Amino acid sequence: MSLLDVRNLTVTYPGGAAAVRGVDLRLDAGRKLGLAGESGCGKSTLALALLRLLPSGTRVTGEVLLDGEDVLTMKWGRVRAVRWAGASVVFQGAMHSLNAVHRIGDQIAEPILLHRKATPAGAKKKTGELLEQVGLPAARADAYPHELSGGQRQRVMIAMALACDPRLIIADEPTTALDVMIQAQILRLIEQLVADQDLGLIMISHDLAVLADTCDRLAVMYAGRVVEEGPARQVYEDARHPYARALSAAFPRIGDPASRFAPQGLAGDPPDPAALPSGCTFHPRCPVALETCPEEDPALRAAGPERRAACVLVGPRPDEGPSAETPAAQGDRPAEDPEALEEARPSTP
Ligand SMILES: Nc1ncnc2c1ncn2[C@@H]1O[C@H](COP(=O)(O)OP(=O)(O)OP(=O)(O)O)[C@@H](O)[C@H]1O
Repeated sequence: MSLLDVRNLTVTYPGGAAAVRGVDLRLDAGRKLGLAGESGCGKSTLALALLRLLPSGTRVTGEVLLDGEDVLTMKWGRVRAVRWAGASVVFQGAMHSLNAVHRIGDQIAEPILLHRKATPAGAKKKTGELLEQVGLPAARADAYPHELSGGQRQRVMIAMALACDPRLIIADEPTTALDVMIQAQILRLIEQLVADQDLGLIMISHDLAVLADTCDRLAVMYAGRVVEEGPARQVYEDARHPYARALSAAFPRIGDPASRFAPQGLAGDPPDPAALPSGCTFHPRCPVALETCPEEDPALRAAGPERRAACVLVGPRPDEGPSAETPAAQGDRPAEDPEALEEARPSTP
């Protein structure tokens, strides 16, 4: 059984914004899944839905199986326990998430006292251990948030997320506000904790390069749907879906300093989730759209071994042979048209 199994998850905000549409994801313990996409594509909504943190009135359908238990149908008392001990979230912007008037030690201890029913002495001891685990001296428990640097505050957020020994960590843009050196330190810390404690990790970012460097698998979202999914490096270096290709071309290549000076953009904006285009929602911005794309919304389907993409132009390449995944779903799908897709990747001088 997977640690997390998300099936056909759909989220519609009051007012009709379809922010997440029919998403399927699976994650095992010790594995790291990156969730990428432009601002507004539904990444944070998906994360919030996993722990039922969305505003009331939001319609959520599908299944979110955490260790086989559906978070979407469980009673509220159980949801509250799951939020700390099952899965916890590291949000972006630690300064806003931490309470400015409480010492950080008290903030880390709170869920331990509440959910672990620890004694004050036990919670204090655990707090010190957690701070040391994230690379801070236990004595920093007495500090207030404003006495710490941005990187230290993000370490505190990670310590808080680990307070009740969760199985799954959801990190939503955990390094966005940090400078590059500190960002790298925090990413390595997260990687090390995931490996040491056999956690599952979902890392959300608009930065495909960061995700490719940190995660095992990558899912690229567009207008609330996953449009490409596969091994992280492969998706970053050789994306198949035209949107994923454009997104990956917008970031510098890892290990290719020249590409730093030639980031590529994608024209237009993502659609309003309350008024999505017909057919494939990417077709108005797609450089290789066919006449039929405004009519057909392609399902996510095999695009090679362990890879899936949602584009009528994409299938397994002839040299890749049949995909081990969803063989029955392959049917009479057109093989990938490499020429058309090559045009979709902006060239780097
Ligand atoms: N409470 C809400 N009510 C209505 N629409 C919302 C609400 N919250 C988010 N949305 C809309 O849902 C869509 C998805 O937003 P979401 O924040 O999940 O995207 P995102 O990919 O995480 O973007 P970002 O990287 O900017 O956080 C956006 O169009 C957003 O405007």
